[in-house]
Amino acid sequence: MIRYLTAGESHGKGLIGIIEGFPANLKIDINSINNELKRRQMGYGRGGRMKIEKDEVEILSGIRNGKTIGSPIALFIKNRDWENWKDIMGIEKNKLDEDRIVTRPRPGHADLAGAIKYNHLDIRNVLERASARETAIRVAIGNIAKQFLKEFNIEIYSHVIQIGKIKIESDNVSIDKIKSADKSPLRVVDSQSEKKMINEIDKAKKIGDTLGGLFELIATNIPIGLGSHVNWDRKLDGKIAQGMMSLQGIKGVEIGIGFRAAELLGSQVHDEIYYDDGYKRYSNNAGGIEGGISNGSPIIVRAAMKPIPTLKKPLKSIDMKTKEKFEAQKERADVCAVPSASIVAENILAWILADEIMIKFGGDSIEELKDNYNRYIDYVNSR
Ligand SMILES: Cc1cc2nc3c(=O)[nH]c(=O)nc-3n(C[C@H](O)[C@H](O)[C@H](O)COP(=O)(O)O)c2cc1C
Ligand SMILES: C=C(O[C@@H]1CC(C(=O)O)=C[C@@H](OP(=O)(O)O)[C@H]1O)C(=O)O
Repeated sequence: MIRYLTAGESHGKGLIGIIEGFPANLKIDINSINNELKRRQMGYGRGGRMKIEKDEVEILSGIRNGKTIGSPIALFIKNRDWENWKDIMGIEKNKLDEDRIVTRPRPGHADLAGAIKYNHLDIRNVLERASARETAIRVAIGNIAKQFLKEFNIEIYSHVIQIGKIKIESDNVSIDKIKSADKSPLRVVDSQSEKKMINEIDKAKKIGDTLGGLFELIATNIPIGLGSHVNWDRKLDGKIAQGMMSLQGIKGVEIGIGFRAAELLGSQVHDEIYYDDGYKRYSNNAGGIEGGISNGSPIIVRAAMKPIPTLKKPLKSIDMKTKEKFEAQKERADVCAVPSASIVAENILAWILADEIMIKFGGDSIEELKDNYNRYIDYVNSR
């Protein structure tokens, strides 16, 4: 089993991640982590904060001479914006600045429920950690999982398939098309639809509103047998759904054809089996998982993101100090962050799959792990 913990406020000094359980001797390329951080920062529709931050990871422990050594890996990402927030964040002060506190909760954010649950007068104590700034360190951590998965030729791809009401034209998208859309403004494979989506974002921005959307993830070269049917908390689809729902703004997850399966006949949904040098399927509506176990087909996940809760044209709210009607707090914000969310989701999925590999094959060095893995693959090929 691998595990991680993160810490850090959005406008604090920075973000910290501690990872434990990766085997020794895994090659780690810091440029790959930094490139992943850059991918997360891109995407049309983001606000002023992304012009300030230029995320780069600092490795504090657990890696020597480009390889893991088996001990905990500690990572740090600096918040450049910290310089502008030092006073408001008040880490070195011991008194709350009453006239600078946030008291008007934004509908859709963690503000109201968090302030009541944690007994805070200042909603900032909640919003700082609820913020998706935290996803930067999750991406750095996830990229280490991606580098681990590369040892087993497992790759993860993603693309944006819907923004607001605008969808891509076709459901049939090749990996090559997805790869070529990686740097396009919204990470969309079809440039006509992308233009329309950009237009939607511009329109929403003009009226002080926000937008959500849908993205798809595909993980390839997955062996049969990750996850298990035997108990609820070992089911791979359950773990993936939890991982996706843990991402700020995600409100729906599908595996394979997901919700679309509800309206079809069984004969239209289930992926028929044939044998040709191994067990194969005529289709992959299950999205690579049956009974909580990977079945050897690519894993396909879709996630729906709601519109950003902070609006320039603020929604109705209440001042928690006076109980008077007020507009929600106005904060600088993104108009749409679906492309960034898709990158974070790739890295969340990478972590879950790396964890499953470690659970199933185990080992304290990458060499030991690979021996175990290869023996299993030989066994699978003999069935
Ligand atoms: C990459 C990314 C950027 C986001 N940017 C903003 C933002 O600028 N303003 C905002 O209010 N919410 C933003 N969100 C969404 C909120 O963080 C999220 O809605 C909030 O934490 C409440 O959690 P929930 O939507 O999962 O219930 C962003 C989410 C992601 C993934
Ligand atoms: C900082 C990031 O995203 C932030 C997520 C976020 C929120 O409320 O979730 C609010 C915004 O922050 P700020 O209030 O500083 O403008 C986003 O920019 C990031 O992605 O690195």
